[in-house]
Amino acid sequence: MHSLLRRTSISLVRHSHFHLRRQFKVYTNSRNIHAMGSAKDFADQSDINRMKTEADGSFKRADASFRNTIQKGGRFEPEKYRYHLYVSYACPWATRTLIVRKLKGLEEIIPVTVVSPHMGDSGWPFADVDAFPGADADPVEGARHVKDLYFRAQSDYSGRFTVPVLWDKTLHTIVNNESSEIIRIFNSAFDHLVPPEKAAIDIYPQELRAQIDEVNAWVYDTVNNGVYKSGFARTQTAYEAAVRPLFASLDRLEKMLEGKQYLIGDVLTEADIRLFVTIIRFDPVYVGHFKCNIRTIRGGYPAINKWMKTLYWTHPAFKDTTNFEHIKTHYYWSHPMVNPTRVVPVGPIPDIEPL
Ligand SMILES: N[C@@H](CCC(=O)N[C@@H](CS)C(=O)NCC(=O)O)C(=O)O
Repeated sequence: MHSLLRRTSISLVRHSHFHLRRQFKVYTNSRNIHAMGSAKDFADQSDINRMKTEADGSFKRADASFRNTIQKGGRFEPEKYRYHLYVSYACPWATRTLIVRKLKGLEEIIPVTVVSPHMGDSGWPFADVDAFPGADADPVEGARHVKDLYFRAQSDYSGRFTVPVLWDKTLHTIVNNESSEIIRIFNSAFDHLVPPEKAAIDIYPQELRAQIDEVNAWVYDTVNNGVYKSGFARTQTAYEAAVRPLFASLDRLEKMLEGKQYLIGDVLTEADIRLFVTIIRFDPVYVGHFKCNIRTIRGGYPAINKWMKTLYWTHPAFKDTTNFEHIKTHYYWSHPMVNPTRVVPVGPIPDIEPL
């Protein structure tokens, strides 16, 4: 049944869910989703708790699979309403794309759909499967989980079912699922379709590119991904090999931000955006859940804290795309290998301090 299913359309995928529901007893309520067995399941691909670590217990992030761009004359033309963005508010990588979408005035041109933060054994569910406040049903393809989109795009897809997903409604496929590339697409591909003041915003200016690339490289490895490497480590050695460089990089960032409003030059660049999405989650989640507790941001890094608070409280693109309810619920609920009780801590109070 499954090889047929994987070769056919999303309607069959939906039908098969229905089928599985009757045949194998699928329990669904707003907080808990459990499929009790299936003929062939994709849980090795969709269930983060079944994800394998390396032989030494360290976590290695797999590369994204769909890496197309949007450009005039290409397969994916920059057109109004042709593209759709799927995100989780919980996910730092997806939130990068939400921030840039808002900064560049693309909200009308590229609508967005938000998944539920409860990433379970079938991966990210939409609101018709798990009606969490702020989550949406999929209005485009009628997918019930993000994995349905991946199989719609490529019936033999064998990677992970990650967000963000930039979807093409014309060709019914994924344009790109790598946030660092999606934000560069958003930075320039639609400039002829937005007001001039939005087109003028450039988060990757030519003259700062070398510096931005240099900072992005170590911030990605030790900070953005460093928190995951700490939290998903299965051995003491692998954990310490991640958490110590993470805090060495925070010390370095603290020095870079002393007396400065932005990381590079005196303008907002993608380096700020890429760092912000990790720092805003740090005290509420990474300190506790991922054991990144050598220091907190609010207690140990005054310059980083001020930079974060200024971005959050003065730029709607940062505040309006931050949802602490989704962030905290997602991490503490979705990784029972890290937090088996799924209890979500109450603090810190407040999630972010006033300016
Ligand atoms: N390289 C990707 C990473 C995206 C990613 O790992 N997203 C996570 C959520 S924060 C996800 O969807 N994980 C689901 C899974 O691995 O099953 C990007 O930056 O876009």
